[in-house]
Amino acid sequence: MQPASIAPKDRLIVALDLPGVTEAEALIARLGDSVSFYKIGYQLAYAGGLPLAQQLAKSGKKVFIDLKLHDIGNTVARGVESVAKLGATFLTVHAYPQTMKAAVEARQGSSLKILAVTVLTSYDDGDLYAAGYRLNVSDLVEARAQQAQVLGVDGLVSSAEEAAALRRIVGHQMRLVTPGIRPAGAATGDQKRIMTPTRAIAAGADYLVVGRPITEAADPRLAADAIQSEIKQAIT
Ligand SMILES: O=C(O)c1cc(=O)[nH]c(=O)n1[C@@H]1O[C@H](COP(=O)(O)O)[C@@H](O)[C@H]1O
Repeated sequence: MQPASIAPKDRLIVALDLPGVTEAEALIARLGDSVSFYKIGYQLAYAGGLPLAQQLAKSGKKVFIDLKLHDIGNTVARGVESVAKLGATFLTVHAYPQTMKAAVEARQGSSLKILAVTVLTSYDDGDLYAAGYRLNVSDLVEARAQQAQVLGVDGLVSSAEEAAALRRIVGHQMRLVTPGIRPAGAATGDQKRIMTPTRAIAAGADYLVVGRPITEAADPRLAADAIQSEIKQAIT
């Protein structure tokens, strides 16, 4: 069961992984009312994307600032306070206890929600091992979800492959945001833990983050509309 409070159209978050504001504005214009939620990550944020975030929020779109913060607590807290002034809906931090605690405390009094990135969707068990972890992906995702829940984090970022297990752990109190979404037949790219929109929604994802399958499509609006139809069908 999905929480009724999320409008179906808001469940698709388009990643504006583009070189600059001009390119982002052109894509947003092309997508029109097909898309209501945009994500601004490293590439665009470091190329003038933060004023665009503010502008988008003012124009009625929802904005996800994906900076995946991770630093000493004080630095994270001050960064969160700055992001909270942009009018964004979501901000990502890495799911480390000190970082999550600082972010949750610093977002008090604002409408910003903190999402904890559990294990990146480009990682598999071998990548975690190479990074020094001795837990597999599902065990680390679940351990981090439990810590995030205890610390009062608003939502989790994980692959949709873990969504069903995460729902069992955190119930419907936390938002589940799933990148690594690939419509059937789409190129995987560097993603390792992927799912189709239909299966992701069925597994319990609240929001689907989609970048290249839309930004690199010959007709981005057609690609976004197709994903929106899949989402609508999957939730009814
Ligand atoms: O935090 C994220 O949004 C994120 C977390 C994660 O584990 N994997 C992941 O792909 N993302 C982001 O989701 C988007 C996925 O883009 P595509 O692979 O092009 O659909 C990118 O902007 C990533 O930065």
